[in-house]
Amino acid sequence: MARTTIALLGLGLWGQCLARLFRSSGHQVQGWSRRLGGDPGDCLSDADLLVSAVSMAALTRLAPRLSHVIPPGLPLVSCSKGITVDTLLTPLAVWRQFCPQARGLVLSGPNLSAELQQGLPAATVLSSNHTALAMELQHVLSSRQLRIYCNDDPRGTELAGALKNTMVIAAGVSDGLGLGSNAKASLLCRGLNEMGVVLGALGGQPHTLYGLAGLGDLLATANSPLSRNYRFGFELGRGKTPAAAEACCEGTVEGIPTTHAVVALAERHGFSVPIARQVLQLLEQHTTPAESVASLMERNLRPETKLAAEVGLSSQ
Ligand SMILES: NC(=O)C1=CN([C@@H]2O[C@H](COP(=O)(O)OP(=O)(O)OC[C@H]3O[C@@H](n4cnc5c(N)ncnc54)[C@H](O)[C@@H]3O)[C@@H](O)[C@H]2O)C=CC1
Ligand SMILES: O=C(CO)COP(=O)(O)O
Repeated sequence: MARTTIALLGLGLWGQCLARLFRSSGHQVQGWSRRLGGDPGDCLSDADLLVSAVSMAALTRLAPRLSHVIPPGLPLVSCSKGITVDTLLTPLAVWRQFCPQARGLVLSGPNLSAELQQGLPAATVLSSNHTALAMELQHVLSSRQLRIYCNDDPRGTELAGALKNTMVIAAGVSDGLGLGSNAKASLLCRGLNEMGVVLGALGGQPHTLYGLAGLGDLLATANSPLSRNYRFGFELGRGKTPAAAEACCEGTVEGIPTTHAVVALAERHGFSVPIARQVLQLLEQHTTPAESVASLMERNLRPETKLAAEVGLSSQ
């Protein structure tokens, strides 16, 4: 395997986990984090590859600082999961805005860092329009612990990873309320459908929804207290305020800003996101978890297959 020098931005839970995985595969990692300080551009010297594992809030501050220091053609693997609240952009779109000279890729999938840090195995997706580059890096970065698949739908892959966080908050609320397995399965199924409406409307490929970055990540995080989005939702369901629920989670809860962004996108484009709207109502304390459940249950009845058609799937 080629030994690669990797510049890694962000040394939170995910960044530290990736650093360990890359180092244990024999790669050299040059990390930067806000806590370490210094110039983020310094870690780029001699780097073959840039990996960004910062939160969305950090990304919007960091990308402009690197606009003139990233060399043309440098592969940039974005690992953040979210949508910016003010500009409604996915992480790769932010990178493209400030650093269009980089060749962008997305890494996303069911990758709870706490499990990977215990040495447990997982799979993930490396997605890019630069398909030859993605296939090359698939071989460079895959290991016995992290099996990497490729696809050519970075837009859908990013949207899937961002949108699932809102649904995972909702799943946590359902469990916090003690609504049982039927309710949770119904919620996740309709949530997957809602993710598909947004993903399809914003240019993602429908089948990406059912891959590792969509259904895969939803299954992992909606059923695990290791997920901060799940834990946040669970505490909301138990009756905590959003601030108190967030305080129970170590690190970033990306689903909070992303839910605001999803509802703003829905308003801009006119698509239906009933679950995201209820999560937003909870975040803004305009409703209680029990009232949110009632609102979802009392919506107008409709055929299931109509929604499949909306996301561009054939209703065979
Ligand atoms: N932890 C996990 O299991 C996974 C997380 N992700 C995604 O990776 C991203 C980072 O997640 P975590 O590392 O878990 O979050 P974290 O909260 O543990 O770390 C966030 C990182 O961003 C940095 N940061 C925050 N604000 C900053 C600012 N204003 N300027 C510069 N740096 C700043 C922090 O110092 C830290 O390095 C998120 O988008 C998350 O959705 C993706 C896959 C797995
Ligand atoms: O996306 C993740 C794992 O795939 C991490 O989930 P949380 O951000 O909810 O902890």
